[in-house]
Amino acid sequence: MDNTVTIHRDWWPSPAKLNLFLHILGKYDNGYHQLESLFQMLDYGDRLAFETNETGDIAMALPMAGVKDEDNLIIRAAKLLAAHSKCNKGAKITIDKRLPMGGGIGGGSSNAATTLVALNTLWDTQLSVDELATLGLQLGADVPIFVRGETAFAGGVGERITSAPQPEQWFLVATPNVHISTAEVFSAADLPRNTPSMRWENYNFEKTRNDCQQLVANRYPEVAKLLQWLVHYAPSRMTGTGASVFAVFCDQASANDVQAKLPASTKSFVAKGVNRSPLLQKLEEQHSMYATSDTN
Ligand SMILES: C[C@](O)(CO)[C@H](O)COP(=O)(O)OP(=O)(O)OC[C@H]1O[C@@H](n2ccc(N)nc2=O)[C@H](O)[C@@H]1O
Ligand SMILES: Nc1ncnc2c1ncn2[C@@H]1O[C@H](COP(=O)(O)OP(=O)(O)OP(=O)(O)O)[C@@H](O)[C@H]1O
Repeated sequence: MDNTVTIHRDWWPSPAKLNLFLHILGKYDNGYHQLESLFQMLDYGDRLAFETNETGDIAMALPMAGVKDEDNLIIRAAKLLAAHSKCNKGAKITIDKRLPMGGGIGGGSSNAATTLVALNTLWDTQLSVDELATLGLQLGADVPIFVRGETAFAGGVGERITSAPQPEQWFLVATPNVHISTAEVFSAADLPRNTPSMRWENYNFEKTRNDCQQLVANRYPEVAKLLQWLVHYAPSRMTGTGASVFAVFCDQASANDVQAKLPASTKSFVAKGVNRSPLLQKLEEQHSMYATSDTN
């Protein structure tokens, strides 16, 4: 057996997203919902590092608190890529987890996408972005958007993606201390499911909403309280199915000022909205590195 281990010392970013709006248009026969949403990529998130091997072993370097390896979207993504591309290589994966779990900011989906994109490079499996996005959809509705890495409008269950660059804005993202299950929100009888389809070009924050917000605010007073507080300072909304909420600012200093006023017990971060995710930027750096070494 080949016991070669290759340590890649660099970190691969696994950024967060916000749903600047989230409209529910209906429900498909398979139980999933037809959505329209503007996914804003952020310059803040988790980081992953990969130590590849020739034995085929795939595992976390340290188990992630509260998530068994076999359920971890990182491990599931690595195994899916290995199986799909008939690759015999493995990886020991380290995560620097900064995003709250179940926060509506895409933590697990983004981790899965970063794993697919990074290992596709490190294992040299050479799948196209389209193939990686299709594979990712098996792991979660939000994985394709993170694979593509652009701020974008999404339709369908989230997989019909159109790049939609937005003006640069800053966001204060705050997460109340409650865990909200996405499946629970989508199975609620009183969830609105009849928002008309919208033309992307007509997007305007004030004229859109998050169709899950009212229901979540009713069930989780902590979310309602935080939104009521934030909205005094800036336009604010819930992201995904919660629990995180965000406020929009023109500059970093204004976002920092409001963050400083939050109770110390409320988890929060300030991030810049970006049109190309840090993962995409990392991938471009890698490719230009290979291109440079090819010509040397
Ligand atoms: C609502 C969003 O947070 C918006 O970003 C996402 O689309 C949810 O994406 P996700 O967490 O990756 O979702 P998945 O893991 O695929 O699905 C979790 C659960 O949410 C429900 N679900 C999710 C996405 C969708 N378009 N319709 C749904 O009904 C399904 O009941 C599913 O069992
Ligand atoms: N690598 C991972 N990171 C975070 N959660 C994971 C991971 N793998 C599996 N999970 C599971 O997924 C659940 C949802 O976590 P996640 O952080 O993805 O939610 P989210 O931010 O609400 O995502 P989304 O916005 O896509 O709905 C967690 O409670 C956890 O059990």
